[in-house]
Amino acid sequence: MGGRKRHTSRDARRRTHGQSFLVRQSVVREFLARAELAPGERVVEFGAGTGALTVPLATTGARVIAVERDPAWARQLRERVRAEGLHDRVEVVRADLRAYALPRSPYRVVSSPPFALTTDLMRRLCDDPDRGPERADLLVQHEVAVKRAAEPPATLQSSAWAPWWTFELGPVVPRQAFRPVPRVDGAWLTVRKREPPVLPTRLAPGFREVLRPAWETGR
Ligand SMILES: C[S@@+](CC[C@H](N)C(=O)[O-])C[C@H]1O[C@@H](n2cnc3c(N)ncnc32)[C@H](O)[C@@H]1O
Repeated sequence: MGGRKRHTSRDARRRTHGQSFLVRQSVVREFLARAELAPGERVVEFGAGTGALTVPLATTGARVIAVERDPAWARQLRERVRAEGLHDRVEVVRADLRAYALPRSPYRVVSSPPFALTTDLMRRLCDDPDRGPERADLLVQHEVAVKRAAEPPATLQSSAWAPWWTFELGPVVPRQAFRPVPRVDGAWLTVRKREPPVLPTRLAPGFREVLRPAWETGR
């Protein structure tokens, strides 16, 4: 009875927190090969979960800040990191990705966020390029990755980011690579800061609102 109750509450948490964990090792290996991380590079991972990406990232020599909202997973990940002798390279922070204070010095992002929080995360990373990462490798819903990587930009949001960021569609990650299996496939999306930007970075916050009238009237 007690066991059944725990199982039920974990299932409920998985639904509300978007907890589908990456279990296919070939996907992790392919990602690491594409990510081109240099030893010592600082990486913020949002939604670290069980550490499917955290631990392989740390073994490349990256310094990882693993942000996880769920206290049970954050505690478990801290224990795993200690057990694997990676505690000098991984800091586990229990926080909400929508509120976590972004670093002030250069950093990269890796994230397999809950699909429902993809736009929140991307707005945090891209709306103000002065505070955003050098590069973000995101595992998002396939349809969203295709939409963001479309050229020319296919949405108001993509147009508003285009002067400062590029978006590259990466490999599809079939839904069977996750447990529990989600309803849709994923895909990697690589976001890179343009150097130099097309427009000064001070224009970026609020640029969406500048473009909105043209998109809404179709001009
Ligand atoms: C799709 S799972 C991916 C987990 C892990 N990165 C992986 O690939 O297996 C998303 C993770 O984000 C966490 N999460 C959900 N909402 C969050 C939030 N607001 N802030 C930070 N983490 C969150 C979930 O608890 C879960 O561990």
